[in-house]
Amino acid sequence: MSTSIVKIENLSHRYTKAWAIKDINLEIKNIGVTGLLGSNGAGKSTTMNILCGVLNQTQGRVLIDGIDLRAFPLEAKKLIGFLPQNAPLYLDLTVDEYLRHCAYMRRIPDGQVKQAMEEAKERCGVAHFSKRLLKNLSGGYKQRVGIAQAIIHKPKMVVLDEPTNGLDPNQIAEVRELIKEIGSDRCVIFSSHILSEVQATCDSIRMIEQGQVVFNGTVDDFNNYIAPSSMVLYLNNPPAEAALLAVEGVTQVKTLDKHRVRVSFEAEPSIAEKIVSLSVSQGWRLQELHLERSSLEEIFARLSNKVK
Ligand SMILES: Nc1ncnc2c1ncn2[C@@H]1O[C@H](COP(=O)(O)OP(=O)(O)OP(=O)(O)O)[C@@H](O)[C@H]1O
Repeated sequence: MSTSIVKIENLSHRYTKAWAIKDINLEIKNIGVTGLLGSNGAGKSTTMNILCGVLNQTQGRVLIDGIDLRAFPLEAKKLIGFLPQNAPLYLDLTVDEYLRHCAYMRRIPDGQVKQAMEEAKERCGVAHFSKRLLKNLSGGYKQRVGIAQAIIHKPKMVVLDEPTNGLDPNQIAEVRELIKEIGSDRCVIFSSHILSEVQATCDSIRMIEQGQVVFNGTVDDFNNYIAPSSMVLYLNNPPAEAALLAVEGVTQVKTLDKHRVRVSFEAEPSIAEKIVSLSVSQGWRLQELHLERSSLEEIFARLSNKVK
């Protein structure tokens, strides 16, 4: 069995009296982008700070590629790249000066520093700003440099805490593309409370609420978390509402206009099939059947309420 890139076991943290996170278990086996979702104060930053060895947990264990982060911090941290919520940029340095400093901090051997810098700059699209002072870069490019420092030592796991916070829509789109790109050959974990962002960027989602994991699955699992319970039919020859109400499982029928009708139903996997076959046998002439899925916000709200 291969070792998981990240494994968090029974992780809990208490800052003062209250627990910020409680008994979190989480495992990431494959490369790709994982979104850590949660409302403000849910415990995302606390989890990420512990995951990167910036904060010592009160209880539990973090294993990076099988290495216990607390027991062997130097070995484990070689495998970790981190961009905290406020990027640790020295604004009076140029991009090159800053990345050289990061390479030194990451203990990259002298002979490999130049190549490591070039590769990180190239990958993050900042090579043409090598000599520019960080304070003269736009927010989006500052974030790119922040990501470049996180990957300069080629870590197996990169953690990005709300990397698109404070950027304009174009910059957000560019940084999301970059996150996907760097997730093509390593494990990237990034936090956000923007649902559409996580949906657009991630392969899988973990959601934390009030310090507990309330969801663990793929983006599709997340989108389908609440099974649809209504559909809109477009019928050229719609029947009386009573005929649809008579279908087993249908709980409510609402005529929307001359051709469209909304049908609410109880959890019933074959309901669409029944309506299609009735349409054929009764001559309702069904043109369209659209299952109404819950909005991401509804799913988020349902999961947020799941906390015991
Ligand atoms: N240094 C601290 N001292 C005391 N309590 C803290 C500290 N940092 C965070 N907390 C508390 O721990 C809980 C989790 O906070 P955390 O910052 O991990 O959440 P978050 O999900 O990252 O939120 P946000 O999206 O707002 O950054 C919150 O109740 C917060 O108030």
